[in-house]
Amino acid sequence: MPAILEITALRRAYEGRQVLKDITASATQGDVIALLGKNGAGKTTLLETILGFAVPEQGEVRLFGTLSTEIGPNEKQRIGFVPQQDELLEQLTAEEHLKLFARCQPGWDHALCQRLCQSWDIPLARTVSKLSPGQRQKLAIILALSHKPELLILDEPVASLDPMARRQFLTELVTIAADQQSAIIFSSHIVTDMERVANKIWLLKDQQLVWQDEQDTLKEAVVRLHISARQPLPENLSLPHCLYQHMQDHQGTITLAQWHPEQKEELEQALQAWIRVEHLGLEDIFLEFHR
Ligand SMILES: Nc1ncnc2c1ncn2[C@@H]1O[C@H](COP(=O)(O)OP(=O)(O)OP(=O)(O)O)[C@@H](O)[C@H]1O
Repeated sequence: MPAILEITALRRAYEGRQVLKDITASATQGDVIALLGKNGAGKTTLLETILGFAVPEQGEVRLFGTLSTEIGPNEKQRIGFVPQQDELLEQLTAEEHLKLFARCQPGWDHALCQRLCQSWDIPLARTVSKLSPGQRQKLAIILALSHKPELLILDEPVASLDPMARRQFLTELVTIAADQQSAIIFSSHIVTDMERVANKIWLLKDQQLVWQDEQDTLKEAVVRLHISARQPLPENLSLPHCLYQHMQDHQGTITLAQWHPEQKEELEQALQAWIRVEHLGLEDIFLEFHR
């Protein structure tokens, strides 16, 4: 399958302070990628660099095969973007925005736009300056979705949405990715939302993508081991890919980032211990990576 997005050895810095390094990743049709990272990890920087808003210090980003800093109107029409801070024009009404975008985007899906406006109760005649933050966010999402982009990038798209609108929006994302075979990359701090819809996870930490793979694979790989031994356990077990460990007498807890089920028996024998393997939800995995 041809890559919609290819990032190679990307490096970004602000005023000499490195924010992203050695980022190599790609996105293809049907990918719904959740970009996770704590505040200031560089999510917005990565998304904006993908979109060609800045030239990387090193490496490159290609969108549909073209360097992101050189994309023209043809590629731009294939992309939808919801920025963290919307860029709506305060004096225009919601309806004027929709008409403006529909005129500029040949692939505009009037039926989809109308359906979303109705189900999200967008007050079409009201100027943007009089919309609530949630209504503005919904309008920005409708503007980014309605031309059915092949690549949809959303930076914190749901921060102001109520739970119902969030759920509807997430359902819409999954439908778009499946029906239109688009690639979607979105960042959010609502990890439970991401867990529900993302098939891939990009985990940004220490300027790098420390995880970029299927969500299911991540959940199989990251485990918390609860150890009960016959004799006191060593204070420190140097196990590879260990995210956390705490040993006290006969009991221990270890979180590993690259678990293989066959390790259980080996470890039980080595430690003369009984081990319970706990698989974690996405939020716990995120927290374990940041202990
Ligand atoms: N224009 C800028 N000039 C200098 N430093 C910047 C600039 N924009 C961002 N930074 C810094 O780069 C780092 C990454 O910022 P970025 O906004 O990409 O993080 P983020 O993961 O999106 O954060 P959040 O979750 O809070 O939105 C932060 O330390 C931030 O202070």
